[in-house]
Amino acid sequence: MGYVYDGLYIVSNYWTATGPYGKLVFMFQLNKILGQLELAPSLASSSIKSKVHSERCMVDDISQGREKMHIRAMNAIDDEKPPPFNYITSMIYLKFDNLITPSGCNCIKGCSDSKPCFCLIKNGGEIPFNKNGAILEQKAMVYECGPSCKCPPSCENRVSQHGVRYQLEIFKTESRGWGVRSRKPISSGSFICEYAGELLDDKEAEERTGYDEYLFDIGKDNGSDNQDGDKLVDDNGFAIDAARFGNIGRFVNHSCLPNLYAQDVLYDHDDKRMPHVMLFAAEDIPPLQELTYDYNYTMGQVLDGNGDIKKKNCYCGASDCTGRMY
Ligand SMILES: C[S@@+](CC[C@H](N)C(=O)[O-])C[C@H]1O[C@@H](n2cnc3c(N)ncnc32)[C@H](O)[C@@H]1O
Repeated sequence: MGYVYDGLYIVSNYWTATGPYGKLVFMFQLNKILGQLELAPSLASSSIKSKVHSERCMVDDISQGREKMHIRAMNAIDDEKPPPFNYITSMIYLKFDNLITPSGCNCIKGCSDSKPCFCLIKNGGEIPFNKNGAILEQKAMVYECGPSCKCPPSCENRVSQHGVRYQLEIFKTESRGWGVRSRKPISSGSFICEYAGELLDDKEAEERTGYDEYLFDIGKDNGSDNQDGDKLVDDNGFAIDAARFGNIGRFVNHSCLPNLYAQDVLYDHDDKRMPHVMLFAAEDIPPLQELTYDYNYTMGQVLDGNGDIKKKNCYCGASDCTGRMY
């Protein structure tokens, strides 16, 4: 009888002995498989150590007080802390300081489906959220009320602009770097977080080739119906880079079977080419399940500095995973 342990050794013998308090204990002997290469002792022991590493809180709050709740970094894999970056809670529009503020509504007591409201007309005549703040359906664009509206911050048409509400944390995964999960259950349609970073035009984004792990191409077709007749194109020439400046959204990994989706939202400016990218739950999600969305890459789309096609394996583990992110 034998077992492969960690893919390295086979257990070929076992025997029993009487341990403390007279309990029967099983003893194992690890033998090398015929022809198996010798492992450096440090590698063998670290490989086994990683299996027994208990989960530790590496950073108490990666947002350093900038979010309403602490965002912990948990690690059960190794001793690594998340690499440093600048935590921000709103988009950086460095070169785009002339964005037009949309004309707001006049609903002093808050907007509702039963009252005429300029913002609701833009949303196809209804508030796109239910009373609990859950989004009703995926749309080409959601128009939340904003700074020029007369409604209060508690207006039902202001959801994703209020920041993270769930007890989120990042955790080290086996094969995908850091990922995001929630300590509490999440109900379908809930707002999770923005994908915040620096807004770049295509030219600037291209200059960051080689450092593109955190680039989010804005305006990819999300397959949703366009309610208000906007002409939204697949690639509109802007990207969000969360490498140097970002929030919890930069840690959300890709999955071929995702439980979140990215929703374009406008509220503080009117430029449809560069909406906010907001992540919402596509289904009920149990506590500690990894939160993921579909990065929606087209094969052959990502190029290296020489213009050659870059390939990246996908380790999402979904049953119908294609094995490739791009
Ligand atoms: C926006 S970052 C996500 C956070 C990242 N895991 C980290 O540790 O900072 C995107 C990068 O995460 C990794 N990643 C995300 N999803 C993955 C997947 N399904 N399979 C393999 N790697 C993945 C890739 O290296 C990708 O370029």
